[in-house]
Amino acid sequence: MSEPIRVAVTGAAGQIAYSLLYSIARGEVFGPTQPVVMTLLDIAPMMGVLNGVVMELMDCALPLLSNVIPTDDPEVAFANVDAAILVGAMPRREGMERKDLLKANVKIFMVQGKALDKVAKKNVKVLVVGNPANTNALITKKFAPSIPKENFTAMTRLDQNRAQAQIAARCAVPCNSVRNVIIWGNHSSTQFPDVRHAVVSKDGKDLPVYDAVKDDAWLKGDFITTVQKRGAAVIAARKLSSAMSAAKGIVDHMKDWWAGTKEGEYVSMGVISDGNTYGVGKDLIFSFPCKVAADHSYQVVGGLDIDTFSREKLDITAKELTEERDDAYAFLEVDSNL
Ligand SMILES: NC(=O)c1ccc[n+]([C@@H]2O[C@H](COP(=O)([O-])OP(=O)(O)OC[C@H]3O[C@@H](n4cnc5c(N)ncnc54)[C@H](O)[C@@H]3O)[C@@H](O)[C@H]2O)c1
Ligand SMILES: O=C(O)C[C@H](O)C(=O)O
Repeated sequence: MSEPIRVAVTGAAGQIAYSLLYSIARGEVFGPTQPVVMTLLDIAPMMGVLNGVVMELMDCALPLLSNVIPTDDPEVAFANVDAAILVGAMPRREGMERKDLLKANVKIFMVQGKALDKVAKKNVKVLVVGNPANTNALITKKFAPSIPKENFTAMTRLDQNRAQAQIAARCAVPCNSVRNVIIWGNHSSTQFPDVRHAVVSKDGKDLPVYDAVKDDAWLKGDFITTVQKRGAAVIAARKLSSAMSAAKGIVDHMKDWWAGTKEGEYVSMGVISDGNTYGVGKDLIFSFPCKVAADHSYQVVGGLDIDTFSREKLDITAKELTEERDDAYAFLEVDSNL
């Protein structure tokens, strides 16, 4: 058996974590032979609840779980970690946009960025889930300058899964018969779920999604708005934000980042923009299609054709991210030139 890796999860007493921790501890994310030490961070008033979660993890009797460390101190949680999954933040309620959470949540990511910078491994892989996820990931990166900027990502995999599931249902195929759906931009209602480069496998053949669905009006209309507004629809129905599907998105994102994407497939991740890719300005955590190699390095998939319809949508979501970034920098008094 290999040496255990250290994995931190924040917001560990919350509802997403309750669906997530078991999957990590049983090897679904980092592999079926990889032992893990899990460090679980939450705030001081939640330590009682967190201790209950620790008891349950222990009672699962999972052979890959080497140790569990609950704490309310970010520097304890992030000490020497190989991966950090930053979930802990306030969720939105009905009627709010995710960016309404900016002022409530962004300071959490400043503090955690500083702690990661101080105590985490320099090759730590950071996935930000707490909303607004893209801008929080940018802030975490900003306050952790000693860690490579590529190591900070935001989750749009839940959006990709939602889009894939909508197409699969329309074509009456299993979800894994739909490949290369792209989520561009922000994890918000301006995101652009794009199926122009995606394919559906049906009856032994690969078909472009537009040919398989045969309903352009739906693909350019209700399909897009359904995916954009799915988080709000779950909140309206459950009176709580998505948790089971969010945990599955985290598992998929981190598993692909750790082990690599399948041949011929790409996945969507919020990653730092360099200013030279698909006309997106620099210094944004923007969701792009990415391919991941077995050594955990990833590349944005280049050269995809962007038509006028898509260009407009990419510009809308980039504009929103630029505004969120500027608001966050102003609020935290960050020097944007650093
Ligand atoms: N990116 C996505 O696709 C996606 C999907 C679903 C939810 N979310 C977001 O994830 C976040 C968590 O959602 P949830 O449903 O688990 O919420 P929750 O309220 O059930 O749990 C959040 C937990 O975070 C803890 N917390 C608060 N401040 C903290 C801090 N400074 N350090 C550590 N822990 C802290 C809380 O005490 C709580 O236990 C929300 O912001 C939600 O909007 C994102
Ligand atoms: O919509 C939310 O606020 C929660 C989450 O981001 C989601 O997409 O379900």
